[in-house]
Amino acid sequence: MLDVTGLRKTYRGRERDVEAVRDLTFRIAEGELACLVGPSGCGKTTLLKCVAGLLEPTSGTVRLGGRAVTGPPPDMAVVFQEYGRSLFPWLTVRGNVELPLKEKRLPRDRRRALVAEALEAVGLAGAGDRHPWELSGGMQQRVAIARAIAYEPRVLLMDEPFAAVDAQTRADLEDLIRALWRRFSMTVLFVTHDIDEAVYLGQRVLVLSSSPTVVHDDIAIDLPGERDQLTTRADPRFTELRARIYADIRHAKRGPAPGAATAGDGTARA
Ligand SMILES: Nc1ncnc2c1ncn2[C@@H]1O[C@H](COP(=O)(O)OP(=O)(O)OP(=O)(O)O)[C@@H](O)[C@H]1O
Repeated sequence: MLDVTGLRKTYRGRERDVEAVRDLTFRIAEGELACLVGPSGCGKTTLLKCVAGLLEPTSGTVRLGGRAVTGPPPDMAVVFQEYGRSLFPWLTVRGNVELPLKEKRLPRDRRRALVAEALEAVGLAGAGDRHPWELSGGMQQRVAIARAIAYEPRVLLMDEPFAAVDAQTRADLEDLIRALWRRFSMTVLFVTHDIDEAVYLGQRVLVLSSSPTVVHDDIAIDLPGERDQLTTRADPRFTELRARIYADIRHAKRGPAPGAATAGDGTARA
C-alpha cells in the first residue's frame, strides 16, 4: 500500500543545510497499523509530510497503491498534533467534519450520512451543532479524527495526535483508533515518541535513528489483536517489547548503524 524507497530530505538554509532524513526505506501493507518511533527531532514529522505529499523529498520516492506521491493524495487523511489549529473555529463540529467532503464534491445526502457515522463512531453524535472552542481538548481531537475518517481514506497518517491531551483521554483515544482501524479497515501510520503507545497500538513498530534518519529497527508486535489498557499493558510480552524498543531508541540516538538503512525492508522481525 505504502512504499517508501531511499527517502532523503535535506532542508536548504541560507547559513547551512540540515540533513533531516538520510535514507528511509520501508513498506506498509494494506490494512496494517504501523507505528513510527524515534528520538526527538529525528525527522518523524519530515517523513510524514513527505508521505502526505506536503513536502518534496530531496531524493527517493513515496508510492501509494503503486502510484508516485507528488502532492496530497486523494485517498489519504492526516491528523496532526495541534487540533486547536487544525479545526476552523467559525464552523460547527458538523461543518468541520463535512468540509473535506464538500471539496470531494460528494452529494449532500452522502455527506450527511458520512458525517453522522463518523461523529457516532468517535462518540460525538450529540455535538454536531457545537463549535470547537466549546469542547475539551480530547473532544476537539475526536472531531479531527472524525473529519479524517468521514473522508473514507485508504491511508490515515497521524502525527503525535495525542501528545497534548491528558493521560486518561489519551488511553481512550488509543482505544478509539484501534476500534476505528478495525471497523474501517484503513492502513494507519501512527507517529509517536511514546514507546508504550507504539507497542499498545501497533502491529508493527519502526524505530528511527537520530537525524540524519534511517530505519534502525522494524519490530513485529506479536500481542493478541484484542487489546485492553489493563491486561495488554500487564502482559509480560508487552514489557519485553517495550524494553527492547527502549534499548533500541537509546542505541538509535547514537546515530545510524552501518547497514541500518535497509532494516525497514517490509519484513518485521519479532
Ligand atoms: N523547515 C525546516 N527547515 C530547516 N530544518 C528543519 C525544518 N523542519 C525541520 N527541520 C529540522 O529537521 C530535523 C527533523 O525535524 P522533524 O520536525 O521532522 O523531527 P521530529 O522527529 O518530528 O521532531 P519531534 O519529535 O521533536 O517532534 C530537525 O533537526 C529539525 O530542526
